[in-house]
Amino acid sequence: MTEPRGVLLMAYGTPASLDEVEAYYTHIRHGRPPTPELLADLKARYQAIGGVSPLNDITRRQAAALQARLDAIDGPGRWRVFLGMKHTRPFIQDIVREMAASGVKTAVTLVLAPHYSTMSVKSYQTAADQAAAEAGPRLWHVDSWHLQPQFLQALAERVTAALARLSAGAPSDGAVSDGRSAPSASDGTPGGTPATVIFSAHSLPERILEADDPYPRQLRETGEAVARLAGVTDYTFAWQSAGRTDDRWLGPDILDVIRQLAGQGRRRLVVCPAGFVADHLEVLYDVDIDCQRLAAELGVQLVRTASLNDDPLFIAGLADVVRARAARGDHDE
Ligand SMILES: CC1=C(CCC(=O)O)c2cc3nc(cc4[nH]c(cc5[nH]c(cc1n2)c(C)c5CCC(=O)O)c(CCC(=O)O)c4C)C(CCC(=O)O)=C3C
Ligand SMILES: [Fe+2]
Repeated sequence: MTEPRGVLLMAYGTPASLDEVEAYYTHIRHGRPPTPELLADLKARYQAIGGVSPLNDITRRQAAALQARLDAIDGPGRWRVFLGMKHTRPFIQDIVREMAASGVKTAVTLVLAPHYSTMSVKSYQTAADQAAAEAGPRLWHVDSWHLQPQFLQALAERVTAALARLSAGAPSDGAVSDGRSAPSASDGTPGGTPATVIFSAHSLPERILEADDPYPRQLRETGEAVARLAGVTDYTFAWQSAGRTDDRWLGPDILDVIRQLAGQGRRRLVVCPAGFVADHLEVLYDVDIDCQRLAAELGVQLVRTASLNDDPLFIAGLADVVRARAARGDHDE
């Protein structure tokens, strides 16, 4: 019997309690502690979404679902999924050592973020590479999967469901997620003004553009493909959640885009945070609280697409990504 092949699934991580926010924020800031003001502001945002983010739970469910899906396809024992976090325990580096110690010789690495950037995906890979340099395993990285068909299909279903909620006159209350089973026969326009879909992702410092980073182009490609699948022609792009630093961040910011669309008379908006695959602070606070507050002020209706979380279609897509990367690795040997 061949030894199990590893999957190193990597995710951002979130503090397990409010007490851990300071250490977490310091880690994100490369060891520089945040000012008391920045820390209080971040804690207040976690408090506003219930004190802790659901991200760690969801990430673990995604890992378990990926394991189950790979077992279902290739049989139990063929794959072993490990989960490492960028900014909280269990850290990526520790998990790589654990993989090596448990006899995994080769692992596919996959970041739970669809779009590649040197400032996002690359930093996960570097953390893994540094740890693997000591005792292995050999790592086969997946850089991006922003056009993976099941991922696109799952997003398109959610856009369609969000448009249906808009046309059903849903209140402007992003806390309510649209279900995948909602009626889908709508372009969001019956009798009303047309709806606009905003595809968003986490902003990054503008200096990524100097090195021709693929991140903005990949978000555009995801949005265009999802719009095509959902039959949506009225859509645009925005960046959200820019950091509180002195850098210039990629724009336009999503709040400015909402203002601008409202100024053009758009009254019905769907936000599809296509750069994220789970419910967490950037979705539950930055969209569901910040964007919703602005939409209410402007008198526009805003619905957010449901997050992918451990949706079976999405997880099946991730399993395909892993298997395709391993097949390419085997072929290249
Ligand atoms: C590209 C990208 C993604 C998407 C890709 C991926 O997933 O990797 C992402 C996701 C996430 N970012 C998260 C949380 C935070 N990110 C921060 C700060 C920053 N993010 C950045 C980039 C990204 N971040 C950057 C360049 C900074 C500035 C760092 C600095 O200061 O130099 C800060 C500090 C405060 C603030 O700036 O808001 C927090 C709290 C959470 C977890 C939320 C939860 O706990 O539920 C998630 C999923
Ligand atoms: Fe972040």
